[in-house]
Amino acid sequence: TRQKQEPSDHQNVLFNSSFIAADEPLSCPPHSYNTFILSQEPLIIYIENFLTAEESAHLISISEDKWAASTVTSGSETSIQKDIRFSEVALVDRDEVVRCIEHRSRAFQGWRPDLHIERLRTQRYGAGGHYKHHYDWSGGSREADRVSTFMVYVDADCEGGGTEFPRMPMPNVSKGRWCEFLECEKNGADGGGGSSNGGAGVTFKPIKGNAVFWENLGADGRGYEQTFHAGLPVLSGEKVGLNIWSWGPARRT
Ligand SMILES: O=C(O)CCC(=O)C(=O)O
Ligand SMILES: [Fe+2]
Repeated sequence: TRQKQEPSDHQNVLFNSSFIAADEPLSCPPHSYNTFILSQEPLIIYIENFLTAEESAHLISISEDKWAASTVTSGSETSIQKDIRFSEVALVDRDEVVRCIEHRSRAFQGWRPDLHIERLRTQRYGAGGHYKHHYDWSGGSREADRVSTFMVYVDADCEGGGTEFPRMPMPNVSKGRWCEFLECEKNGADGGGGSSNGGAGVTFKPIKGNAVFWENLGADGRGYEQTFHAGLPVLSGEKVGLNIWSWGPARRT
């Protein structure tokens, strides 16, 4: 009999192996990350030490011969538009280290059987590199969408390059460690300059090995407007990110 976690026929077509990372048995080292919940709705979790230093170094080394200019897609058109997105991406091979990062990303989400991890891509920004505000969900007519995002900082030897959520309110920074991870001066109560949004919103600092996880879709399958975000311009140095997107049912009606 058909098992519940079997993807639908439609999903079998969409989720072919060049696109998703299929499940496989693995033995992976235990994680050593810490989590900090920024928001419960939409769910946004900051993850400290998502990657080990060895994993970051490995991702950078296996990306080396694969960098290609990033593209943006609108409707059916894919093109290079540096005013919107100026970076390079590398589709990394699924070696053991990469599979263990996929495995960790699935485990983090409770092994939801209806989720499929998109093939992992690193993304490199030099000075002037950026990614303008956008949603990771498409909101298109497809039955499946990017239900969650991990934005992982693989290398962050740079000035600037934060990940900004202009529609999210700052948490209570008088408690906990938020000001280690967030731009507190720029986005604080004084509304000081520097952000693209007059001081409102939340900007995560790029910190090597750490990650931001968020859910793109609500329980009704609709995209959260609050997940609007940008990779702010890198002012100097280099930033390398890792995108981990989980696909699942968009439950559109
Ligand atoms: O680099 C960042 O901070 C954000 C990247 C991003 O939003 C994306 O690749 O979809
Ligand atoms: Fe994004």
